[in-house]
Amino acid sequence: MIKKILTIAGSDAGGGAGIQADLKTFEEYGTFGLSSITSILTVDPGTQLPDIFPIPIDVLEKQVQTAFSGGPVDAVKIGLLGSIEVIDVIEKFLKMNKQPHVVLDPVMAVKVNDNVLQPELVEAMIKRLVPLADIVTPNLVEARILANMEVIETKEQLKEAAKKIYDLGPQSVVIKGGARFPGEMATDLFYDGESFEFIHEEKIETKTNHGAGCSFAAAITAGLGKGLSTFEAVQLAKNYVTSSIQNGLYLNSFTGYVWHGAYLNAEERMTKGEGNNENK
Ligand SMILES: Nc1ncnc2c1ncn2[C@@H]1O[C@H](COP(=O)(O)OP(=O)(O)O)[C@@H](O)[C@H]1O
Ligand SMILES: Cc1ncc(COP(=O)(O)O)c(C=O)c1O
Repeated sequence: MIKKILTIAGSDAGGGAGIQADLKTFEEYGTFGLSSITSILTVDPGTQLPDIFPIPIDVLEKQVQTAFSGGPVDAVKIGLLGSIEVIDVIEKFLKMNKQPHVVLDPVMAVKVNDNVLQPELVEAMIKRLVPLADIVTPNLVEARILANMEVIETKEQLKEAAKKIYDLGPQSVVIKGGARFPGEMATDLFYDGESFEFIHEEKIETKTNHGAGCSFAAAITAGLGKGLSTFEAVQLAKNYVTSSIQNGLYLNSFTGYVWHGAYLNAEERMTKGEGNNENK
């Protein structure tokens, strides 16, 4: 039976990130995507600054209720929140309904600038959502905030941050070094309380990475829903997102989008052992 994967996240009016990225990725993985929209994110074409418009909370509640009305889902991805009430709803439904896997993408910074979007939500997210997650997937800005570190510029600092985030209570963490981490490689670090696994791909010289973080977390969620181990799901997601950035496209003058349909047969590629992973 086809796996059902639910995303509870923001809608990206630009179409490349958020709910839109998640649903496209779920389909690419051969899973069935369900969605509950927490908020709508727009970007002003002039200033290029983002605005977040929350969805009425009772409407969010109805959406999550609808998603679970057909029985348990195989995995849930959480993205942009929008308000404290959204955290209340998500916590309530995750505790009330069965779902084997939870992926928390702690969206706090988007690529137009690295400003923290809603600092007032961080504490509640750490206390109430992070401990429910199989895996938390911060980018470098978000990792600095979760780990309470000023700087993450070296592999040792990545490890220190991963350990501190793991200590907040999730079962594992993957920090996305991405384009922000110094050096020629797009380095991510996975940690599950036992071993550190660095995952590298060459840094692609492009701006077509809007949506990369959402697509990466969505791919991990679909992988978990399909029965991969967490690390296998992360490895496959890394291949998927690298290919999506490589084949990205420009749809307006200020944003380059990942192309979610670039990596067909993702699982087949993984079983052939492709990918470039280094265990440390
Ligand atoms: N320019 C790039 N070249 C290769 N991989 C990248 C690049 N930018 C991001 N990535 C990868 O894409 C994934 C998402 O990372 P990132 O873009 O940093 O997240 P976010 O969208 O949350 O800011 C990670 O696996 C990261 O290493
Ligand atoms: C709704 C929503 N969530 C998350 C993000 C973060 O996007 P990315 O995957 O590039 O980190 C965005 C970016 O615009 C967004 O609109």
